Amino acid sequence: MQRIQSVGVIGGGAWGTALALTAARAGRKAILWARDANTVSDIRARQQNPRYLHGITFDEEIEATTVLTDLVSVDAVLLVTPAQTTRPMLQELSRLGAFKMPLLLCAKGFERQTGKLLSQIVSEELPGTPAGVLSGPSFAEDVAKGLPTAVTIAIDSQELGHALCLALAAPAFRPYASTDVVGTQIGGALKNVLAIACGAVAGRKLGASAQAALTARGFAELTRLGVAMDAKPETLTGLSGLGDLVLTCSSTQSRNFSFGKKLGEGHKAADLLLQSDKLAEGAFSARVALDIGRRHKVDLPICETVSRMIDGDLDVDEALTALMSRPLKPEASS
Ligand SMILES: NC(=O)C1=CN([C@@H]2O[C@H](COP(=O)(O)OP(=O)(O)OC[C@H]3O[C@@H](n4cnc5c(N)ncnc54)[C@H](O)[C@@H]3O)[C@@H](O)[C@H]2O)C=CC1
Ligand SMILES: O=C(CO)COP(=O)(O)O
Repeated sequence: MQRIQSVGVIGGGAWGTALALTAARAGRKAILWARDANTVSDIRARQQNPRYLHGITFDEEIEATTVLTDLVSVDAVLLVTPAQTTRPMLQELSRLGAFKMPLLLCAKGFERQTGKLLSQIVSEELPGTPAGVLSGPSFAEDVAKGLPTAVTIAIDSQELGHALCLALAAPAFRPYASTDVVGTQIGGALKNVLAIACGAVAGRKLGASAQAALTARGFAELTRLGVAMDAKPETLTGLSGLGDLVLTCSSTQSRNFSFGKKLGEGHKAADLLLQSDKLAEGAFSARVALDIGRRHKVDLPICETVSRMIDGDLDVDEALTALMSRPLKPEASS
């Protein structure tokens, strides 16, 4: 079986840093690439990434670099930049030529311009590269602090999936292998949109019952889209589906939930997107999810409502009225 001894992480934000720490804790040599020279010097000199993981100092040795080619000899690469930067990053790796090692996509989202899954972009930009997905309920801050969680690593090859799980398994980080690359991505992308809706309910102080009802109806949407795109049912009810949905829809630690909470408090999406440096991937995925749903003839009323709130078409009260006044129907239907 292939042994993965060294892991390169592309992306010096919260999640990239937490995953580089995880690889180090799993006994791997970890090299983190960040485009921001300050991030690299903070990691090298202070064992900190204060911009993205404020107040956390780590003991683990991770190398940090601004030079992508420093990663060419690693055994596996984790791509951990925002979803919309996936194609340009892969184009850069392709231009450099030497990146043929297994790649795990760790961003959660769809490509906005094309509506494609991130794994489809790898097939286009780095054909032949064995690519999978790492996703699940995992706040970067929790993982960086060494708090326990479990995630899914999905890749076509069972053998490679096992090797990647072994490479990243640490005492507080438990990866489960899967071959459902599509299903694992749908959960991660959609839960961000649904978390914005739950945050809006919290921000408008509509109560815990409303938040739970919305999470459950959100899961129905995630399941409908997943089934239409041939996801496995156990993926949708697993860590990257229900697991991550429950986490993100219930905590202000989530940037998507917090973004929605601000919408619920009356802030405008356009202002929030301009002012905040907190990445809320769901704001980019909402419209795309809707388009993908239409292509698959799947009704996604919560995603539609979030998309309209982001476009400034609906405020939170109008959004609630739109959802509550839909025709009554059996729970199992759309
Ligand atoms: N933070 C978290 O708890 C988790 C995040 N994720 C996902 O990981 C992805 C990254 O999230 P975070 O690390 O949290 O974001 P972040 O906002 O903390 O960091 C983003 C990083 O990407 C870099 N970046 C931005 N644009 C870039 C570009 N064009 N080229 C190269 N680098 C660029 C930034 O400089 C920064 O280092 C997102 O898709 C997110 O949904 C997944 C699981 C957990
Ligand atoms: O994906 C995450 C946890 O699993 C992080 O969620 P946010 O991007 O909403 O902070």
